[in-house]
Amino acid sequence: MTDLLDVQNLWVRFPTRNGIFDAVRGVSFRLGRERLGIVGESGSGKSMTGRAILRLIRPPGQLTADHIRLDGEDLMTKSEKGMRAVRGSRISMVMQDPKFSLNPVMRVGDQIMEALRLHARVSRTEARKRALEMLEAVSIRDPERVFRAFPHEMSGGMGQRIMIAMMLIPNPELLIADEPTSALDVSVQGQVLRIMDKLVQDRGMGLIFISHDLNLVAQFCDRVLIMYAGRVVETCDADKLHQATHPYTRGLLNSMPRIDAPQSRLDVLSRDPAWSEAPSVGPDDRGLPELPQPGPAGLGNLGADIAEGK
Ligand SMILES: Nc1ncnc2c1ncn2[C@@H]1O[C@H](COP(=O)(O)OP(=O)(O)OP(=O)(O)O)[C@@H](O)[C@H]1O
Repeated sequence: MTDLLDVQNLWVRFPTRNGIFDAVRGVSFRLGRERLGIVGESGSGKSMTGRAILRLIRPPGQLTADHIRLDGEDLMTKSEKGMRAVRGSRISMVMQDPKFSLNPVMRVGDQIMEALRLHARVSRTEARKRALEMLEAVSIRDPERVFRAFPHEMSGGMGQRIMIAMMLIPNPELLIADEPTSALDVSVQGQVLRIMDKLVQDRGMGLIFISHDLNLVAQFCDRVLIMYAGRVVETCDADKLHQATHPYTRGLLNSMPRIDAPQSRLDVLSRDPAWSEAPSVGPDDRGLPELPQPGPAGLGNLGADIAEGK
């Protein structure tokens, strides 16, 4: 069966005063109709990977890849016009903060209708009906009122649900959610995630969920890619994340609070330059070859600073 998405040897480079900076370095992965988490610390290249799939890297940034296949069709060979037909219609992206994505001077309902009418030939009446249904699907209690409201009248959680409604109304095959709930408080976060999860499952979509929160990804996704310095250093099933072997992943896990394992002090994440050079580890259940485990050189002294009382 063809993968929904097949990314091979993806690079994103930026020219800087000090030479070329490689933000994404040879990332490869495949995705079925499943939930794939991409985790890593700030600057590890998660967002650039998401944006690159949609070919949304602005010049002077450069994007190269052997291929980025969506349902077998290579997006790298598409014209810009061809890509515009993919964005929003076959692949949608939900960003971190709805304030920057919603048009402040346009009513919520009109924005959702526009998201649909850009990609599908439907009458205004039909678009209105589907927009109201979509608002209900994202658990907006009074869809008629919200339909007429402006974005500034919405709370953060409502704004993010409206964004999800806008992104899902054209029925994309793949949703890329880049830290979709990190601007929300924890209870609203859980609610928004549950809604997104249900919609993705009901519609049989693929989901790429970008987050720095390993615990969230472990609960929410099927599989996880762990990124460090622009590379994928490990892939694993999300429910095995807490048994991950790569020292960087272990470091990330140990530097995060866990309710079930209280710690008086969290570990400080240490880094080893070798991690960004060594091949990635972990079985890839979508058929990629199994890569070698990291050698002893990769076993940094995680938490040693704390152990030694530094
Ligand atoms: N226009 C640019 N010019 C140079 N470097 C850039 C540019 N845009 C992004 N970068 C760099 O690319 C790297 C990867 O950025 P990216 O946004 O993908 O990180 P991230 O893992 O998503 O981090 P965060 O969790 O903070 O969003 C970062 O080091 C960033 O500074």
